[in-house]
Amino acid sequence: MKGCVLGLIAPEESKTVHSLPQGESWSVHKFGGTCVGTCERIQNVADIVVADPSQRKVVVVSAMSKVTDVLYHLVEAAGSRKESYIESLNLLLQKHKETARALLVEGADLEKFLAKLEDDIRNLQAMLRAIYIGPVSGHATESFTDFVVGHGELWSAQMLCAAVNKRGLSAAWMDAREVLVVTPTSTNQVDPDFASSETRLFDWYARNPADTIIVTGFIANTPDNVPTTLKRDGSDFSAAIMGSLFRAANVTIWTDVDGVYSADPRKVSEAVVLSTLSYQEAWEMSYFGANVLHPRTTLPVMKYNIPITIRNVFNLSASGTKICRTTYESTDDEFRAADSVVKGFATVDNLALVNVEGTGMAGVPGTASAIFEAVKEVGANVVMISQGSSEHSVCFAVPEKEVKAVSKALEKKFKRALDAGRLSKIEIVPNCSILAAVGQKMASTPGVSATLFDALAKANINVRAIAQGCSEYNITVVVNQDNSAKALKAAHSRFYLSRTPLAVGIVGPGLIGGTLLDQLKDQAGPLKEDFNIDLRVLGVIGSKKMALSHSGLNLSNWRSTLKEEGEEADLEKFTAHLCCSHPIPNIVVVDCTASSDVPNWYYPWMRKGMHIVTPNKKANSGSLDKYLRLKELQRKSYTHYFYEGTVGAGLPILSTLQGLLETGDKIHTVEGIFSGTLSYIFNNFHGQKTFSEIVKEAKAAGYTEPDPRDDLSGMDVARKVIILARECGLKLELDDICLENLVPEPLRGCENVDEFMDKLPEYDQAIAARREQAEESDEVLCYVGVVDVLASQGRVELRRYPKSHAFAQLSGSDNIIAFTTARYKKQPLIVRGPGAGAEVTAAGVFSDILRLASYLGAPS
Ligand SMILES: NC(=O)C1=CN([C@@H]2O[C@H](COP(=O)(O)OP(=O)(O)OC[C@H]3O[C@@H](n4cnc5c(N)ncnc54)[C@H](OP(=O)(O)O)[C@@H]3O)[C@@H](O)[C@H]2O)C=CC1
Ligand SMILES: N[C@@H](CC=O)C(=O)O
Ligand code: NA
Repeated sequence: MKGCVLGLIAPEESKTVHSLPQGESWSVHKFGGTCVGTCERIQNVADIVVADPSQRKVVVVSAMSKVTDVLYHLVEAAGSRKESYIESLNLLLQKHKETARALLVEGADLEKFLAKLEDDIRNLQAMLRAIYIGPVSGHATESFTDFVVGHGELWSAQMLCAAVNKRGLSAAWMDAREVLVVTPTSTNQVDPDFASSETRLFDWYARNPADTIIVTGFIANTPDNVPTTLKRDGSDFSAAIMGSLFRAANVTIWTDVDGVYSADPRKVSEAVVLSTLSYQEAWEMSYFGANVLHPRTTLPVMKYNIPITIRNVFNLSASGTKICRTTYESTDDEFRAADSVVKGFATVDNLALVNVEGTGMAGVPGTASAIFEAVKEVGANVVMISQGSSEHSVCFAVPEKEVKAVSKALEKKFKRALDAGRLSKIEIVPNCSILAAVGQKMASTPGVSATLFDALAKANINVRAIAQGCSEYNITVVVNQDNSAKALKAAHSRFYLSRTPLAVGIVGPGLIGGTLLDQLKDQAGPLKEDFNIDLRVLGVIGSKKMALSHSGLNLSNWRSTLKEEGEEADLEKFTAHLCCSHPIPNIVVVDCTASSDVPNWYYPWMRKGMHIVTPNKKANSGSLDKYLRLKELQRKSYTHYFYEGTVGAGLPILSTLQGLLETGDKIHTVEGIFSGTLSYIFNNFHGQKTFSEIVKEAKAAGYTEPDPRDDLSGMDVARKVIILARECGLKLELDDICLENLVPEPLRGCENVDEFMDKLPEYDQAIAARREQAEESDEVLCYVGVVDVLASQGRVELRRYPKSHAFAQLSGSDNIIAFTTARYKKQPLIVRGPGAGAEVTAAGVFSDILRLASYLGAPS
């Protein structure tokens, strides 16, 4: 600093060299306060400066972290006659002394800096003392404050300059007040005076012709040479102005993050660093709180198309985010395609919507102006506006804390219109958030808003209001604040990562549920990597215990976690956990029980927007009334309900039937062998083994229901017949199905499965006799189910078929299902294959989960 006249820092007398060196261009770097917060960090910065291969460099530096705040504070303290300013000044002296000594160790540069530092501190002390004892407290003028607070940059620039010189790179430091001329505006901002600044820069350079220049950020002079600052984000602005004055090839803003993220990484863990942003996109993102430059910071460099790169000083391997002229005009298709349509998503919380409605508004010029005049009068900031072209309502968002005043002002202003009924209401919708999608390429890409709204709808999020300007850089939707995090996550995952996260809750980790969990464990990685589906099991609940996790259970040891660390099973707590304890937008509950009680939970789950997948037949084969209510609720709640596993296990029976119906075919009959257990039994009942022995085998193979009497009674087949019949539109109850019960009468009341299995051999003879009778006619026994759609009937019976019949050709647990339809009349459509067993059933359930993921937007 040349001369320490309070408030006046005059440039040196003008000399006559008036340009910068031509040829090699300059690169500009800016390091913020945290980057130079300690001696080690200043060393690191010096290393980065030296390592930059550019021939000429300008390095703009902020004050060491917190120093500017302390300087503001001590001016305020002195002005309020608090002696603490002396202590604060002393601490600053010590901090900079210690840093300089650690940085420079010894030598002339160190001595020179320390002498200058002590001189500055003495000067400041004298000036602050004058304020302290002044006749009027709070006496410090704005220019005095600006003069004092600029010292942080003066000291850090000198220290960095000495550190760079120490590394053998010759550098000069610049007090930006000698060069930068800015004019304060009425809105507490400043406008750079580029012409005067350029003249002063040429003069300065004539006196300091260095290839590396360390410049103080944040501070400048007014045209009258009064010290001032560049206000908020001042050092970034300094760097951009320097970039423009030096006609730099690039400006790098060094900070402590890897770049600009596609969403706040604290809210969206999968957020990615964007490699490029256009200047306009950067403006939009910065408004929504992303860690981007303030819009005015980009203006000086935009003029010369100078790119700004945001990089992490602590992670040099990250290449950062480059903010530059739009790439979308590029003719290179690949380059255009590589850029994401939506660059980023952000939410702004704590807003309220104001809705002014009434028939008297339509076609009346000045209504909108009167509304916003009232809002302006109470100093509220309008965050978004939306008005339908019918002009019957104007809706806008303001910060929640300002809405009361806005509503009062509007009611006052429009009292007459309200009394006369020209306005019907001024409605306040509290607890709102804005979700904004930002991306310049949205303008030329059809379907962006459709995809955004689809993602929100699939996450069961209601949109309250919408705004999109015709520049299309930004689509803004207003949602309930409780859905803010979920909306951000849903939108981000749909567009950005194309990764569909799905929170999974498993009810009933028995044979099927347990096998499913094991399959999920093996497949979760490939699904994530290859198909972008991120399945996280956040809860497993059995009849006694449950295990919950916020981020996903470790599926390698879920059994021991449940056994050793599981808490008492509580479906209410399980539901609350799945629904609300994480930000994953889509939730599926997989009911792998055989329980009739668990399906009662399907209603509250659907109401909460949770999807359901199940192999449990109880819900769809229970009372018709409950079934119809469930189906209606499912449609109304926009949830998905998949139950392919309920008929034919993993075989595509229901999806085939649905496909036939949806394409307009008319079903005549669906008949076949629907029981894996009964199929296995009769496929192996040739006389060598007894009936009870084969039942035992079927149970051990995992084909039977938890209670094999459900199979032998024909009830399991009857349930499947009912499920298929209802799918075909028949309004049948389970009682409408006649069935032949193969459970010997005396065993129907056995207390438990073990007792039943123990006593079953006593009845082997009776069924063996039936088999022998069939055998005598060269026939076999088959337990079949029939849905006769034309007759509106369902039947379940043990029939005899010739050995040549297709039903007599089965093996293992095969099911065979024949669809006779208007189109498949001569030859039925047949689906055949294993219709029971843990692996195939779990795989069928798994495939329903993936179908859900695909409906929710996962790539198919
Ligand atoms: N086996 C197969 O081939 C096929 C089976 N299915 C269906 O799959 C379902 C599961 O069969 P499977 O795995 O063999 O049966 P399991 O008996 O092996 O497993 C049932 C599970 O449900 C749990 N459970 C029972 N009641 C409740 C409750 N109220 N709340 C929470 N959990 C409960 C049990 O917990 P706990 O152990 O703690 O009591 C157990 O973990 C059945 O609906 C069946 O019809 C469908 C197609 C084929
Ligand atoms: N127990 C059932 C299993 C499938 O639903 C059967 O045997 O088919
Ligand atoms: Na199936």
